[in-house]
Amino acid sequence: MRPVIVAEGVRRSFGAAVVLDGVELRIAPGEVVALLGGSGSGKSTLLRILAGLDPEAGGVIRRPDHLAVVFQEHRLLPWKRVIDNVALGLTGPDLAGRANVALAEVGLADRGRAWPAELSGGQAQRVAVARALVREPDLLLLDEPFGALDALTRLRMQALLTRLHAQHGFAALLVTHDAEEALLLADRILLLEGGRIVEDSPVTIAQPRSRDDPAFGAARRHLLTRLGV
Ligand SMILES: Nc1ncnc2c1ncn2[C@@H]1O[C@H](COP(=O)(O)OP(=O)(O)OP(=O)(O)O)[C@@H](O)[C@H]1O
Repeated sequence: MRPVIVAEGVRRSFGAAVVLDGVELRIAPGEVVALLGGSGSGKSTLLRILAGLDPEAGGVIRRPDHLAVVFQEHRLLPWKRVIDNVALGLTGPDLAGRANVALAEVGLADRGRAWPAELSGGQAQRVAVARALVREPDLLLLDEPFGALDALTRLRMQALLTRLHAQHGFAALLVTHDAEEALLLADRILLLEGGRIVEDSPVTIAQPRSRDDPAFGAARRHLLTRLGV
């Protein structure tokens, strides 16, 4: 199948510091790929490049027509109501209707008229997911999307992402430094180190996955060792 995104020879330096040094990556339609790496390994830099947000980067990238990004912070505009944040920049008919459908899918059907400041952190992040979803992305880029949330909200958001993926079938690249999150959600895990992808392995544990599964524990230990934890 034709990959939804292909990146070849991605390079990025900041001054003398080479952060990405020839990254190769491809993601199949519907595939969920986690990008793991230590702090400062260049995960966010790579995600921004894949999203088309870094004109300074080197390399060749072929992107899908419909791509959406969710960042660690919700990045909602505080002076726009929730529904207008979701519909922001959309074109086509029935913007409010489509935004309402997306809000309902993340469990916020009744909050469209609210202001971002009236939402909890988890709700605001759900709105950010709705804003991505309404674009019907072929590829969803997620940069530590649940990193700022408390543990319980994080679990709920992970379950939400799994459900939305099952319903919509988008491909996703999930940047995380959480080996468990990667093992719970991903079909494949990439490890970024020294500016390159140094490991690219499928997760073969059957879904639904449990942290209590011995295979899960073994895979987690392997990843933590590779991350130097
Ligand atoms: N705009 C910038 N100017 C200068 N250096 C930068 C810039 N953006 C990133 N860097 C540097 O590039 C390196 C990689 O940063 P990046 O944020 O991509 O890492 P990361 O793997 O996402 O880290 P973390 O898990 O801590 O978020 C770091 O050393 C960082 O200081």
